[in-house]
Amino acid sequence: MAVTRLALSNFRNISAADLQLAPSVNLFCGANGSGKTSLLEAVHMLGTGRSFRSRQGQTVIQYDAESLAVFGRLAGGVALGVEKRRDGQGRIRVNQSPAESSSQLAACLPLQVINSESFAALDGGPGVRRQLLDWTVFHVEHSFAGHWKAYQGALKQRNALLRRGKIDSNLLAPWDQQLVKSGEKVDSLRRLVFARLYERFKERLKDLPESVFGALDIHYRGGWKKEVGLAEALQSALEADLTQGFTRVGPHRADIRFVIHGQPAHAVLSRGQQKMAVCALRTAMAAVVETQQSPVFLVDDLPSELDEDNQALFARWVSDCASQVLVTGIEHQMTAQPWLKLPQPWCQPKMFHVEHGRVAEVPK
Ligand SMILES: Nc1ncnc2c1ncn2[C@@H]1O[C@H](COP(=O)(O)OP(=O)(O)OP(=O)(O)O)[C@@H](O)[C@H]1O
Repeated sequence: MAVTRLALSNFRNISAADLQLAPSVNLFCGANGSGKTSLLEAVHMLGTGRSFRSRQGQTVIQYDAESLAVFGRLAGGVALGVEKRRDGQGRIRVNQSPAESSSQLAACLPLQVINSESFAALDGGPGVRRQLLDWTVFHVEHSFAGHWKAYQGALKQRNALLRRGKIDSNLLAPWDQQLVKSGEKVDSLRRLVFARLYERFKERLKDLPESVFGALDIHYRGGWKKEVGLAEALQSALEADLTQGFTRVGPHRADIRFVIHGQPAHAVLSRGQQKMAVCALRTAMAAVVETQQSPVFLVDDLPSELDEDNQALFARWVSDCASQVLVTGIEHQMTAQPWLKLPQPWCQPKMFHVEHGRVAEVPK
């Protein structure tokens, strides 16, 4: 669902901005440090309740201000609002009513981010990749969030018991039952969605050089040996779990691995090739959830690492699966280039100039 209006105050170096966005492509250009990424960050806060650059919301609040606010109106009319105060308090609102959790924001505004941290999908830990898969599952299988929450709750209790050291293993039984019940469900939903994601990912790889990307593959690992059920896996791991004080098997250890000729993809691919693999993955994720709701893409500095052909290919992938894209760049003409050969409305970007925290639409 596209963002039609974005208003923010006291967000990093942007004291105030109120923008009418285009439903397709929006370009934000200006010098280093002018505030371009902060605008993407503000949209990210609107869709997740947090920044993608800093875990501490307070660092985003303008230095001399007590609070920040971001407001967004979506194409369907839904209004989202996030407020953060320096004392750590804050408010999230959906259609003027307080939201129970930030996942309500995520359900209204699915987002995909491409920035310098996106490489972590290939070279980061399994947690990053698990989150990517779970983002996709969350948006297409609405029962997933409940099963995952129940699983994490039981895992926390089980680990608390394991940390105590010598315990009667019968104490674990109720938590094991809950783990198995919700864990098997989490795994089966992940497998189901992974199969769709795999297909979409492979489709995109066909647009890239066969000699390199023909061998790129992704494998799903459920977090325990696939030959046995979770109950049996927990039982087999019990002794080691008791010694180590935590649960070593289960869907919380799931991963998706990128391999090429049997090697981790990041060890083989060039930096630009890695970025294209990430772009293929992210647009494949968007294509899977598109049947429910097309995501908005936040793209920070597309040209870094990518040549012109790859930028144009990425733009085409985005136009096939996204509702809207917000892109930052230094210079207008170069930033607009990848979008200009696409069909309407993607070939008519709306341009904004950003300078010292002030944002102005560039007349056509
Ligand atoms: N809490 C804050 N209050 C005020 N200004 C801040 C705060 N945090 C960061 N800044 C400043 O805000 C500016 C915006 O940075 P931003 O990352 O948005 O710039 P950018 O235009 O994306 O730059 P680049 O092209 O270098 O990526 C920077 O000059 C930064 O020093």
